[in-house]
Amino acid sequence: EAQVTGFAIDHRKVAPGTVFGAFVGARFNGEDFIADAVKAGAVAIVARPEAVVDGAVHLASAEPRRMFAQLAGQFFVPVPETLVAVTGTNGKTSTVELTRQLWRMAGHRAASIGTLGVTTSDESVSTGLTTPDIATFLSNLTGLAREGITHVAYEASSHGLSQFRIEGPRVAAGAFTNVSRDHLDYHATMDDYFAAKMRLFDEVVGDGGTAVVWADDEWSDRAIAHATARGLSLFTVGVKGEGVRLLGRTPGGLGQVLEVEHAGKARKIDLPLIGAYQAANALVAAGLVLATGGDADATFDAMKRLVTVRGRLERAAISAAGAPVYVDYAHTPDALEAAIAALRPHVGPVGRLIVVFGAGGDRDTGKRPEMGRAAVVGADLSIVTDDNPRGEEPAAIRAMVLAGMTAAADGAVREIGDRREAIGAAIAAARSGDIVLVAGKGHEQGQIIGSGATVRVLPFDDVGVAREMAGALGGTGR
Ligand SMILES: CC(=O)N[C@H]1[C@@H](OP(=O)(O)OP(=O)(O)OC[C@H]2O[C@@H](n3ccc(=O)[nH]c3=O)[C@H](O)[C@@H]2O)O[C@H](CO)[C@@H](O)[C@@H]1O[C@H](C)C(=O)N[C@@H](C)C(=O)N[C@H](CCC(=O)O)C(=O)O
Ligand SMILES: Nc1ncnc2c1ncn2[C@@H]1O[C@H](COP(=O)(O)OP(=O)(O)OP(=O)(O)O)[C@@H](O)[C@H]1O
Ligand SMILES: N[C@H](CCC[C@H](N)C(=O)O)C(=O)O
Ligand SMILES: [Mg+2]
Repeated sequence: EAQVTGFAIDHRKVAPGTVFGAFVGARFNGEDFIADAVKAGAVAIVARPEAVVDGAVHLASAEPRRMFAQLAGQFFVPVPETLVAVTGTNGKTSTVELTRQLWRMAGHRAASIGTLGVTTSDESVSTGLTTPDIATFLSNLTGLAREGITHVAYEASSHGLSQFRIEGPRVAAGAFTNVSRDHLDYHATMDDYFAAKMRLFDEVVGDGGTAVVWADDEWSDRAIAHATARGLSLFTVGVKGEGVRLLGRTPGGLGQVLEVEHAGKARKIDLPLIGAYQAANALVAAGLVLATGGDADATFDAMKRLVTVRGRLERAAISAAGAPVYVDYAHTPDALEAAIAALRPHVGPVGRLIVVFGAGGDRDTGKRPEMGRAAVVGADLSIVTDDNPRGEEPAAIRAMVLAGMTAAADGAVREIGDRREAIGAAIAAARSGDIVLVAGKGHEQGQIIGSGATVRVLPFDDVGVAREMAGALGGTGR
């Protein structure tokens, strides 16, 4: 009988009339804040049956996060009519952003939500996490609908999926890009990690919806099995794809030509993005657009007007010697391999690929030596540096990366903790025909040092620093 005015999962955001979700988390037990939430005016508490609630309605569930999402989904209206979600280890941000661009070119008012924040054709507003908490997510959707946005593509991270941070309204289609090692600090095994992602097809996509699946990944067949078992329409994309079959891919100067077949018709696409991985993401994006009613001719034609996603193989500068410097968000072994592979065809005949990278602190430690190995295998010179050490000792993180690089040739690996210095050293070392890849931070605007109460975010932008360093060494910031 109470008047509900809002939903919150943080007791500090509770106002009179709020429904408070009290969840057991990794750092806190939200149930410890129930009394404070009631004092602040909470009318109902969604919590486990064993939680103690006095002075407000106790909505009890063994899975309170799920119940909270279902209730909040009814409160936050209106929402944009067409919603699609993308999961996978790598490629979510790129795919939602490319989907947004394709929708916009088809005349829709579209937005994407994910690591880059909430992006429309007018602006991009950061949310801090890839998948924000459920109350923020739903209120963002409602805000977008009120602005007239009809189409939204959003990222479904494994954390977001397993914590029910991204559901409620009907999702028309879901996409799967790939699975490889990441986040094994949070998920116990690769199978658990994959299972978290598969909630997208098992539960989040609406009945009768479509699963768009990149068909050429090691995990694709298992993803297809989930979609089929759920009874979703299946749209596969890739060399093994049936919805869009990739027949050929020819790298060119600033892009690539794709030959594809869709609905029995062969087509050539001049994609202005480089790298096999960007072709994959662009085709999955096209799959999502087609799955939500897009016209095939218009969609494939629009692909030639796609623009680079911020911090994903973004060309930042040209060194004095003429070597281009690219910034990429590769922060997993597989991504580093993909980013290096994307640039390799563009390295001159006697040129070298120089990579600058590190690994994040307070994240999966097992991926560190694997990232080191990927760099040794793919690059000619690797400079190991810092990337958001957070609560860890930076030198210890670098040592774990370096532990995977023992097979490197003499002089092929350097360690320079200071990221600005590392980027400068790479640019200074680059000769004509070389390419520099600065990996791991992409669009990020800060270096995160410390954690908890002592966390500091020092302004840092790989693109800006690369330009500055190239400029200081006589190159151009471009
Ligand atoms: C491991 C993880 O996913 N953590 C996120 C999660 O924390 P949690 O549920 O464990 O919550 P907790 O901090 O232990 O607190 C428990 C509950 O008490 C509440 N609380 C807590 C303190 C307080 O004073 N009052 C209060 O009410 C909290 O709101 C929460 O509901 O929910 C919190 C509230 O939304 C997030 O802030 C937190 O993100 C942390 C900071 C984080 O670093 N998350 C990263 C790992 C993350 O989520 N990354 C993914 C994947 C990125 C990718 O794509 O690779 C992402 O989607 O961004
Ligand atoms: N389809 C892909 N296959 C392999 N690697 C990819 C693919 N797409 C992107 N990558 C790599 O992963 C990096 C991050 O890409 P993107 O930001 O699109 O992924 P994400 O899934 O959103 O990542 P996050 O988990 O941080 O949100 C890219 O810069 C690139 O190095
Ligand atoms: N969404 C990823 C981003 C990692 C980016 C990298 N720069 C790092 O800090 O490890 C994560 O939270 O694990
Ligand atoms: Mg992302």
